[in-house]
Amino acid sequence: MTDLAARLPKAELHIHIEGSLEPEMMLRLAQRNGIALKFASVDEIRAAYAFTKLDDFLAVYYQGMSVLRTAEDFEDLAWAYLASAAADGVVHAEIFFDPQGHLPRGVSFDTVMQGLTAATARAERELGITSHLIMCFLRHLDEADAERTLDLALPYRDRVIGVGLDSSELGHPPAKFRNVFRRARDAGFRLVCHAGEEGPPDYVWEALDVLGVDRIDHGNRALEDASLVRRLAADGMALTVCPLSNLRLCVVDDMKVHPIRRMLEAGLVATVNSDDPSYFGGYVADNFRALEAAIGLAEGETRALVRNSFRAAFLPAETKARHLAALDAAG
Ligand code: HPA
Ligand SMILES: [Zn+2]
Repeated sequence: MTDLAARLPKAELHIHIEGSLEPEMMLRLAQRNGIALKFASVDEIRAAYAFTKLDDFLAVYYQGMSVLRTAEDFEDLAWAYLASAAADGVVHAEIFFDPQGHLPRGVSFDTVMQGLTAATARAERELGITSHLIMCFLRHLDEADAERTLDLALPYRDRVIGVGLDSSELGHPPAKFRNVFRRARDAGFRLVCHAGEEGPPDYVWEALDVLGVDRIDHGNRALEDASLVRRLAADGMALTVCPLSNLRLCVVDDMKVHPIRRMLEAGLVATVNSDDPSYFGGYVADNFRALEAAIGLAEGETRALVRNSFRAAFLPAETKARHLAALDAAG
């Protein structure tokens, strides 16, 4: 086994930092912060990871993140993710965080930013991995809540490259957030949106035409609409696809029928990402390995997916060119 998936330099573009909280760290931070968790052991935590849909996962995900209180907690969390990512060959990560999962617990925006930026700066110095932060709005909350969160982020514009939309998709279409996304764009943020994970192709159309996003997160259900697929291909619109997440949340029934190859064949700029690696059974190289095992992903396909990760990254053209040259040179 050559483990091409871990060896090739790559970008990861869809990772929720709160979803990288491993059970061991969850217990350690609960103890450090004097927080009572309903789980007493790593095994009990892992036993709760049996999901049949997105909302099952989100309930556990919001419970898990309740242990994150201090800047040090966020730094430890992000450092652990970046160390794993670097070991998987990730040289650039675009990391989501969910401030609305922390603000109601009395954790300030500044606390989150201090912790995350301490880790990203250290990872760049010590591991040579660069990163950007993308703040996501929770779509089960209303637009006014997202507007207040955007206000909090404005002073950190230099440290947050974009905004996204995550949490419970069905019943919360992208258009619900049209005003806050317009204001975010005007403030200079890049825009991304989870769409077509559980939601219908219409939500992907809205993300494109109402929000004007730069990337679609997931996008699996776009394949149900041939004209949407043509539009995504014509625009070179990247999809940040998350195979193990799709399997665990029953977006696909079996990895053997994962649509990643169909996406590539349709000319889509598909990428492979981990989403919530602690909850879904693996980091980015594990996602590539799962595809290799299930659908026999070929070396050329792996390279195309990795190449797409740099094409789709929010990086300057010269930096992308440097990463792509290093990828081509990597055996
Ligand atoms: O996969 C996801 N989908 C929607 N919201 C999320 N929040 C964390 N992970 C996810
Ligand atoms: Zn996600």
